[in-house]
Amino acid sequence: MGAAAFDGRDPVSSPTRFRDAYQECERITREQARNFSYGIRLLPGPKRGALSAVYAFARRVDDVGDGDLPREDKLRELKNCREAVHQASTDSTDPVLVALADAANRMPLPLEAFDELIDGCEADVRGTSYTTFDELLHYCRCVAGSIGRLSLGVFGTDDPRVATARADALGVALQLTNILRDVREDQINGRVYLPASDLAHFGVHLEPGGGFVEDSARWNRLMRFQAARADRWYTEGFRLLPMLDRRSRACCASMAGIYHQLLVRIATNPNAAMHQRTSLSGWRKAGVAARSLAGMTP
Ligand SMILES: CC(C)=CCC/C(C)=C/CC/C(C)=C/COP(=O)(O)OP(=O)(O)O
Repeated sequence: MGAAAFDGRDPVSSPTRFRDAYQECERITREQARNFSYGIRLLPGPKRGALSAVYAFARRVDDVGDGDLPREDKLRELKNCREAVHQASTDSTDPVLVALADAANRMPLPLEAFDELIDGCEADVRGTSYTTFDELLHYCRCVAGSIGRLSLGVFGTDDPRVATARADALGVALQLTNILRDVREDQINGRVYLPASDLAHFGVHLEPGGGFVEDSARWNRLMRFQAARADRWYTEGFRLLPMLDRRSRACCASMAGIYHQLLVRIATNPNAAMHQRTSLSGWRKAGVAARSLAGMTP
């Protein structure tokens, strides 16, 4: 399949099978990527299709980890996902794999990064907890740095060594934000991601499956510390933006900008994170996307 055969904007020159496969990935992204779809839709057709394929496969892996299956079944499903991506081919009957394989034929997608995503999901299924920030960092690089590096394969860069490190850092920033946003929901589901050493340092007891943290002064100090640390990862990750072409920069700035606003909200009112999931309105997310398209940095 030559590079000119598919153009996401041009149904006439795109073989129907490929067009349908990308359309399915874009549908999944539209329906499920509550925050990232605002950025992904700013990309031109072929890149939008490719990043949607990355999103759709990552969503599938994540859904196995977060789903209701018994532990052994989840591990088996994750193994299947691993094999599926290793064998991804445009001859597949699975539209997400067709789109992923086609995108990888056209762009330097490091598909092996999905192995790291799956490693991270397996750690979740096994109930791994983290004693130090370095351990948590390794997890964040697996589940989100990997997506940053895959996204960079879609965006393109002239300096892969520097850009890869920055894309990885941006993924870490987003994942740290995600952990702070979902702290209560994860706790209810028996998962505590915050490093035990930080919890001990701030005198906070966060038991898997346990109740609300009562001492809001200590909680607030812990959360502000975590938010400041995440913010430093954004500072490093945002250095990727000037390395990207205009539309990729807008996409990346929008994806990261929306999550950065979540972080600002969490840091402003850490107590709320114990009671409800912090979110932004559709208008606010669209505003971040519009500013990103206009070339403004988050
Ligand atoms: C270079 C670059 C683009 C870096 C960023 C990489 C990236 C998008 C990482 C995703 C990490 C993350 C918090 C996923 C949650 O997805 P979700 O669909 O569960 O999110 P939601 O719960 O907010 O909807």
